[in-house]
Amino acid sequence: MAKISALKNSTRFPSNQKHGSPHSFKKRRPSWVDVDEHPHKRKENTPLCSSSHQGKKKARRTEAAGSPSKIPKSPTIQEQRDQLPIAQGKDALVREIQENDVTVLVGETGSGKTTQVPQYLLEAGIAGKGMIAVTQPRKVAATSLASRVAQEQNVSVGGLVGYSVRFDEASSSSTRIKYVTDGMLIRELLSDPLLSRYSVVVIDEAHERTLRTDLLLANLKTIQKTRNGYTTRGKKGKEPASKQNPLKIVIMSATLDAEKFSKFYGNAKILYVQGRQHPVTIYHTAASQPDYVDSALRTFFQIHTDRPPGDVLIFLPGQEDIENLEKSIKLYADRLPKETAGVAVYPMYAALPAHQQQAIFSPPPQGMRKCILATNIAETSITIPGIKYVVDTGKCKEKRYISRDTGSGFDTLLTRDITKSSALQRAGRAGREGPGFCFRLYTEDAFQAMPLSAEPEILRCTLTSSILQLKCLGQDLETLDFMDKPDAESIASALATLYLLGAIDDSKTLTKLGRNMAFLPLESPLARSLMASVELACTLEVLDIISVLSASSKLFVDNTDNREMAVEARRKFRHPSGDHLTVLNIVKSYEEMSESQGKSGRREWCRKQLLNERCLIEALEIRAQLRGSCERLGIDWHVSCGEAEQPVLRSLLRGLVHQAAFLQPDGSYKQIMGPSTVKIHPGSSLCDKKVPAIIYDELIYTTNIYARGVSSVPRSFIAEVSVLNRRRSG
Ligand SMILES: Nc1ncnc2c1ncn2[C@@H]1O[C@H](COP(=O)(O)OP(=O)(O)OP(=O)(O)O)[C@@H](O)[C@H]1O
Repeated sequence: MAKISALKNSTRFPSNQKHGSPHSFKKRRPSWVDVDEHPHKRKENTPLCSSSHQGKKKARRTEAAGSPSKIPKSPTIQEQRDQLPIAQGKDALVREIQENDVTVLVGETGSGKTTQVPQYLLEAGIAGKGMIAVTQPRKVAATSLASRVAQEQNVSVGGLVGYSVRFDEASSSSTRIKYVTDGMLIRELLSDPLLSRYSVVVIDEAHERTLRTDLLLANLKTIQKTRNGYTTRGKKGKEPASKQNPLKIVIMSATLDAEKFSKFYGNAKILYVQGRQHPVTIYHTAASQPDYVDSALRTFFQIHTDRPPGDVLIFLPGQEDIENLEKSIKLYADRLPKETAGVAVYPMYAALPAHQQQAIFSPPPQGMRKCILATNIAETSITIPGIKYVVDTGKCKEKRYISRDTGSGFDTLLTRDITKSSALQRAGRAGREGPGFCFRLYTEDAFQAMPLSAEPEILRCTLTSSILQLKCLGQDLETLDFMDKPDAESIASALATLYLLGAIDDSKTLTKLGRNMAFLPLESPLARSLMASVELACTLEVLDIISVLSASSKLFVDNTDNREMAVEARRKFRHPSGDHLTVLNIVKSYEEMSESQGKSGRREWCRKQLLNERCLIEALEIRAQLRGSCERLGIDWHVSCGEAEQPVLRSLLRGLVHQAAFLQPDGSYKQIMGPSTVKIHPGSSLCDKKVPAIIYDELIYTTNIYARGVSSVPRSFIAEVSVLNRRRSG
C-alpha cells in the first residue's frame, strides 16, 4: 500500500529524470492482489462442456510462480482445435443449433466460439448451400479471424473462408464462411433485403451492442420471420412461405446478458461453454491509479525486468495516451543495461493504416519483447501471437451524444471507466497460447462496482445515417422492433437533419437524393456535400476534402505546445476562407510532391509541415473507393472547378448546413440548429478572425464548446441552402 502512495505522489514519467532507470520501478512497484474470478454468472441452463482448468485456483498460483523446465512440443493446428474447451461440446452444440432457429451461446474468452462454431456448422452441413456470416464490430478482428480459420481449413483467404470489411474484401463464389463487420452486413441488406445468400448469421461479441449490431439484430428478427415462415405472433405458420431457405441466427459473446437476448428472440435457447484453454491469473492494484499512463509505464518495466519472456499488451483509452506512453517506454528502454532484452513497441488504434495494424501480429525482432499499446480495438476476438501479459488501465473512450437540451446536439468522445465485460475481454487477450497474466491498474472493488456492459450505442449516439439506411430498406426506426428503443429526442433530431439535407421530404419519405446519399459509404452530411458537388461542377475538389474528413485520424498534428510552429509551417497552404480549402491545398501539394519523392521524402515533407501522413495515406485510399462509388452512381468525378472557391464552399455547406453558426457581438458563434454558442478551435486557420458565418466539421467539448474544421461562408449562402435542400426533398 505504501508503495502505491509513493507512486501516486510521483511526478509523471518521462519528464521526471530523478526516477532514474527502470530498475528503480521495483522499489515503487504497485502492490498486486490476485483473485480467482468467474467471468460471468453461470446459469444452470445448458452447459455444453467444462474445461479442466475451471476454478483450479491452486494450480494457477503454481503456474504463475514458476515456469516449466521442459519445453513442450508445439501442438499441430488440428491438435490445437481439438484441445479447445468448445471441442468437447461440439456434437451437443451442433445438435442444439440444428434444432433451434435462434441460439444464444455464452462461452469464456478463448474457449473457441468465433473460430470453431462456423467450422462446426459448415462441417455438419447446417448451412446447406448457403454461406455462414460471422459479424465482428471491428475490421481488424474480421480480417485476422478469416486468416486463422483459413489456416485451420488449410485454404487461402478469399476461397472457402473470406472476409468483407469497409474498403477491403476477400471472397469468391466458393466462399462459405465469411467474417464481416456488422456495418458491411447492413450494407448487404440494401441489395439483398432478406440476406438470402446466408443460411446462418452469427452475431459475435453481441455484448458490445454497437448501433450496427442493434440494427442487425432487429432486421434479422424480421428476416427470419419471413424466411422461416413465422406468423406475426412469432409462432411458425402451418405453411411456411419459404422453408427452402430458412435462416439460423447464433448470438455469441463471453459476457452477455443472455436472458435479454433470448427474450428478444422469443425465449431462444441459451447454451454455455465452460472453461478456457489456458488459465489467466488476474492481479488488481491495492489502490486506485489516477495517473494510469505512468502506472502502465511502471508496470510494463516491472514485467520486463522481473518476468519470464512473453509479449505485453497494454490497453489505453486513445491515441494521445498511446503516443505518450510509446515515447516514455522507448526512452527508458534505451537506458536498460545491455544484458536486458530490448523492447519493440507497436501502437494499435483505429486511425493507423491497415498495414501498420497488421504489424502487431508479427514476431518482434530476435531477442526483443513485443509491447503493444492498444485502444479497445484489440479488446475482443483477436489472438495476438506471443501475448502473455495484459496491462489494463481500466479506461476507454466512448462516443456520446450531447443532447440539445443540455448542450448542442452532437457526438463527442469521452474518456470513461470500462465495464466488467471490457475488463474480462481484455484479460482474455492473454492466455490464448499458454497461461497468461493480467495486471489491472484498478482495485478489485472498482472491478466489482463496474456495470456488466456499456449502455447500447443506439441510446447514446446520433442516428442520422442509420435512419437513412433504414429508410432505404423501407423501414422506420420508430416502428422497428429493437432490443432498446432510442429516445424520441434523438430520433426527432436525426429526422430534422435528414429533412434539412433533403434526404427525406416533409412526410418523412425518402427522396431520390436520399437514396443516392445512402449508397455512398459516407456519413449523411458528407454524402450530401458530394451530391451537391455534382450539381455545382466541383466533384474532384470536394472528393479530396471529404476523403480527408472521412479518415480516422486528424490531418493536423498540433497540440498546445507546438501550435505556433504548426501555424508557421503551414502558412503557405493557408486559404483565406478557412480550413476546408486549406486541406484541399495540402492534398494537392502532397500529391504533386509524391510524384517526385520516395516514401522517406514524403514522410519528411509531412514531418516538416507537422502533418499526419497516416491521414493523407488513408484519405487517398478512401478517395479511390469513393471515386468507384461515384462511377457506380453514374457521377463523373473528374469534373473540376479549377481555382474557384465558391462552388466548393457551397457544396460543403449543403451537407454541413446543420453545422453552421452566426457571429455574435461578443465574438462567439451561435449555432443555427441548437442553442449553444461555440468558439473557433485554436488549431483552426480562422481562430483569430471574426467572420459573419461559419460551417464546421465537428464540435469538441472541453472547457468550452469548440468548432473544429471551420470555413467562413457568406450569411446569405446559409439561408439559400436551407431553402434549396428542402425544395430538393419535395
Ligand atoms: N490467429 C491465431 N493464432 C494462434 N492461435 C489462435 C489464433 N486465433 C485463435 N487461436 C486459438 O484459438 C483459441 C480460440 O479462439 P476464438 O477466437 O475462437 O475464441 P473465442 O471463444 O471466440 O474467444 P473471444 O471471445 O475472446 O473471441 C485462442 O485462444 C487461441 O488459442
